[in-house]
Amino acid sequence: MIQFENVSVRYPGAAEPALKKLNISIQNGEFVCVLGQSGAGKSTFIRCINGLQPITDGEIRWGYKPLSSMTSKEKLEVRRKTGMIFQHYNLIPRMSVIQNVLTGLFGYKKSYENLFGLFKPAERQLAIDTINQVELFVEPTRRVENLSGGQKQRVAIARALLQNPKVFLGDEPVASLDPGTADRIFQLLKETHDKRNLVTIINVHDVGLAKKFATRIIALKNGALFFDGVPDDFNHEMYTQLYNH
Ligand SMILES: Nc1ncnc2c1ncn2[C@@H]1O[C@H](COP(=O)(O)OP(=O)(O)OP(=O)(O)O)[C@@H](O)[C@H]1O
Repeated sequence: MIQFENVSVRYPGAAEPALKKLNISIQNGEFVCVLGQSGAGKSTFIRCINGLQPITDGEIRWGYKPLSSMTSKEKLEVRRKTGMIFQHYNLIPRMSVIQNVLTGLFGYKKSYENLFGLFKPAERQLAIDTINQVELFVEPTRRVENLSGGQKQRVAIARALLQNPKVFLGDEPVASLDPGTADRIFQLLKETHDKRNLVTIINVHDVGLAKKFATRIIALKNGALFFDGVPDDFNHEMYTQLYNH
């Protein structure tokens, strides 16, 4: 479904490319965890997938269609189909849980509706249902700034789900959470993945989480593909080589 063909990314002025000639094909239903040291290119990889980060060489295809030859309407559709979550949640702190979740619908609305925060009762109900689905048991009118990290990430997941995504991307979504909360968030992501039949691609530092939840591990080292396979094949030797221990 998503294909990287010889994809390289070089940031302006950088001596080395951040991604080097990646050839990767990701199919429907895969739950992929991306591993690698800090600076290995994991974030860049995730952000390329929906065109958030332009590539300098190669091609990324959705289906058979290269991102580079898509019209702006098709690119918008790719963004809509991609739900994203981040390490620092990227919520609007002074707004409530439900207001934050409803921003997931912005890609589907006219700009004046976004500006005036116009949402139909059915959309509000959908937001409430989604808040329940992510098991966030707080008042929807509560401001998000007072929530715990795990609760904030649940708001961010609900917001991403309101887009009705086909692809779910996570850029270190549990890096700021304690191990127990991180595990529960991964559990939620896996359940959501299975229920909604998503493609899920998540960067993670914790190899244990990747091995527990992923159907496939992709590891990057200095921007190049170092490992691509099933979690059982990512053994101790791979681990030491990847992290230079
Ligand atoms: N906007 C940018 N401009 C210039 N260089 C960048 C930019 N973003 C990342 N880089 C560089 O590209 C390389 C890959 O960075 P990237 O953030 O993709 O790695 P990462 O594996 O996600 O690291 P981390 O785990 O620390 O987030 C690094 O050398 C980084 O310094």
